[in-house]
Amino acid sequence: MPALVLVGPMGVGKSTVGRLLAERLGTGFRDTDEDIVAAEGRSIADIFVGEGESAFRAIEKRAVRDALAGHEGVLALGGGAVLDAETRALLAGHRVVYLSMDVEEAVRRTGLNVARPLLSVNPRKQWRELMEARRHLYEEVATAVVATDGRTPEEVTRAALDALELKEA
Ligand SMILES: Nc1ncnc2c1ncn2[C@@H]1O[C@H](COP(=O)(O)OP(=O)(O)OP(=O)(O)O)[C@@H](O)[C@H]1O
Ligand SMILES: O=C(O)C1=C[C@@H](O)[C@@H](O)[C@H](O)C1
Ligand SMILES: [Mg+2]
Repeated sequence: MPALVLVGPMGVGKSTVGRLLAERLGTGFRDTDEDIVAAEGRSIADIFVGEGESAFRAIEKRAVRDALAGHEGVLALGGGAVLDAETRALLAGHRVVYLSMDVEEAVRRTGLNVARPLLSVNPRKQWRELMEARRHLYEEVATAVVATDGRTPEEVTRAALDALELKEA
């Protein structure tokens, strides 16, 4: 089972902080978005455009299940993975860190990035709607919440280790 699982919205820093956490803990890092791209041989944006969001969610659900069962290190989930009730149930019993940020920070980090299909038009409004729908789901699965606003990736990493009372390797 993973040492810890990172959840949170697009661009909050799951991949960046996840890699740092893995280094500090002396373990590996895995990201379900990357697993999906590798397994499908195309980008997430291509899957969304070609087959739609629900097809992507079905692929994602299997990717998360496999990673929770097979990965021992730090695991980052895609930003929408918590939308699935079975995925949320699978997360019970894991150490789950919700990385959070406010809307202005979110737009700064993700607003202009066309590789994030859910935020490609009017990012501020789309961000608010996404967070209204998801905030409670992130909170539901989390065993710790770490705010990332105004913190460097190193500071977020330290805060996550402290919140979980984990020691560096
Ligand atoms: N604490 C931070 N402060 C400032 N910028 C950050 C911080 N953490 C990450 N970033 C930057 O924000 C962007 C998004 O980070 P990252 O790709 O790690 O997010 P993510 O949560 O993995 O996103 P996604 O869900 O799309 O995979 C990157 O450009 C990264 O360098
Ligand atoms: O928040 C979301 O719904 C998503 C987040 C990304 O990690 C990717 O999984 C994909 O772009 C969808
Ligand atoms: Mg990422």
